[in-house]
Amino acid sequence: MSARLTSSMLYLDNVSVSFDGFRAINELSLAVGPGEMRAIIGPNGAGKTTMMDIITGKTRPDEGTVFFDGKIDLTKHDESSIATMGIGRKFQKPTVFENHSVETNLLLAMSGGLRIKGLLFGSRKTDESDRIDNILVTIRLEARRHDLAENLSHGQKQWLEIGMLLAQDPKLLLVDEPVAGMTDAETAETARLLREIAQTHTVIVVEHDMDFIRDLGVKVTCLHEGSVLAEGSLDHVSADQRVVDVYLGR
Ligand SMILES: Nc1ncnc2c1ncn2[C@@H]1O[C@H](COP(=O)(O)OP(=O)(O)OP(=O)(O)O)[C@@H](O)[C@H]1O
Repeated sequence: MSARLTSSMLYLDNVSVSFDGFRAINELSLAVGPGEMRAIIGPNGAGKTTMMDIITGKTRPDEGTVFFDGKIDLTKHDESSIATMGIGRKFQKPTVFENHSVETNLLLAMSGGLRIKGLLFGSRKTDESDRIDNILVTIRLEARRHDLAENLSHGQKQWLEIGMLLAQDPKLLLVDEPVAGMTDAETAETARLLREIAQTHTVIVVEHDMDFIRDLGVKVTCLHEGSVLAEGSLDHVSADQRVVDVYLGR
């Protein structure tokens, strides 16, 4: 195994997938280091969602390998087993349990539905309580602990869902368009929140909001037609004429 592979949290090597003859992912190679936060940008149809689908096992690539944590070939595993390996994904639309409290949503995510009676009715362990407290602070919902999720703003629901990911204690978080529909203040807070999370997790964020990407201050990969078009700092990627032509200038 190469040093680049074993030192990566996520390593896609020459991955391709076609749908009805259309190559949605085309010899895509990408490495994300442990503890890194990476922003993925690119025009509609560039393959961002399909790349996430391949990482999580929802879509199986026709060619190539996808290594997680330097050793696990994800292409050999199905979606449900990948979910238990420490890869958490947040989809664009929040899917919290609206008629449960913020705290119960986190407990449900933490337990994965198991032992929920014990968690809800008294026999919660101190370390579980501490984890919930810490997550509530991270997702800025400490004061909303007992409120129903349905009463949160759209942005707060997104944060709760990020908290539900954290409750599963993943090594790698995949976050799809977290700030779509958020207010400017929520967007700026989300960049801070994700930067905090990235201190202890590897994070991949797909977003179209360039102000938010700038606030993240991380390495950017621009996908186009299923491959990496440009990679580097946001300034470097935005100065690339090809990125301007296919994405930023449109
Ligand atoms: N299951 C599928 N069957 C057929 N075509 C698909 C399938 N999934 C994705 N595609 C096609 O693959 C291409 C890549 O789509 P994908 O959703 O990954 O792009 P994206 O970069 O996430 O775009 P967006 O920014 O709009 O979310 C698109 O042309 C899409 O129509």
